[in-house]
Amino acid sequence: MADRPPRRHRLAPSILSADFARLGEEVQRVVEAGCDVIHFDVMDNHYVPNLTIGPLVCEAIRPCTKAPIDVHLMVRPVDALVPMFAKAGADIISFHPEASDHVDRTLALIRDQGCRAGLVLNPATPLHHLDHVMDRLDLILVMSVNPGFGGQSFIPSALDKIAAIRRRIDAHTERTGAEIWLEVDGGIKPSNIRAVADAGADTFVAGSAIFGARDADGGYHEVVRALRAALEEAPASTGGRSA
Ligand SMILES: O=C(CO)[C@@H](O)[C@H](O)COP(=O)(O)O
Repeated sequence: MADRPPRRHRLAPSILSADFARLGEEVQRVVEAGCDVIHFDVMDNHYVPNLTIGPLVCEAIRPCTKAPIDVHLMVRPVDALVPMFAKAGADIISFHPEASDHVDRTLALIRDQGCRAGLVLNPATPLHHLDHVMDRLDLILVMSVNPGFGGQSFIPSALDKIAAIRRRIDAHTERTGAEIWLEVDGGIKPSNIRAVADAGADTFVAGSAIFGARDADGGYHEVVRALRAALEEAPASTGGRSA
């Protein structure tokens, strides 16, 4: 079998930690600093105990960047919001299987609306939710914190889960040729991003680590450089995966 090409790593700042008074500028600044994807957290104070932003804000930031907008729906029910976010300019829409009565239908709806479809697994959500829907997926998002808030600590058991999903994705890609992104969200920073990448992730959501550097020396450029430098380190020589 031919060697796989090196995995492309994408940085996805979560705007939950951005300065909302200057959101358009913040989006432009993180993309200029070298980020790839804008991660857009939608919370409904029902599925998760927090309330954030909706399609109106997505529409407002859409003209600020060409980077894909990756909408993470932490809402229940899900379906009514899908066309609204598609119309507002979302490129990717992900949701939690516990929040949809008909997961297959919701995934199909997202693609029908012209977006890429993702499923999100909470720390305690089992992998069997991926059974029977791999053909419908463009992205799998592994939560390494319980959803609802930025600034939490990475849950180390996420690493084994990421590795198990990486094996499933690779087998699926081998069989079908289809690409599925493996994104990880929660508590990611320069000190643990390499372990997350080694476990098999290709897309890294970071909220407080990136936007928290707003006023630091070097600002967003410096934290992006630190995250990329950590990703490019030589692989760890032991099995120790500190996160
Ligand atoms: O969806 C969520 C939390 O529910 C995340 O996207 C957080 O916003 C990530 O923030 P940090 O853990 O990186 O601060």
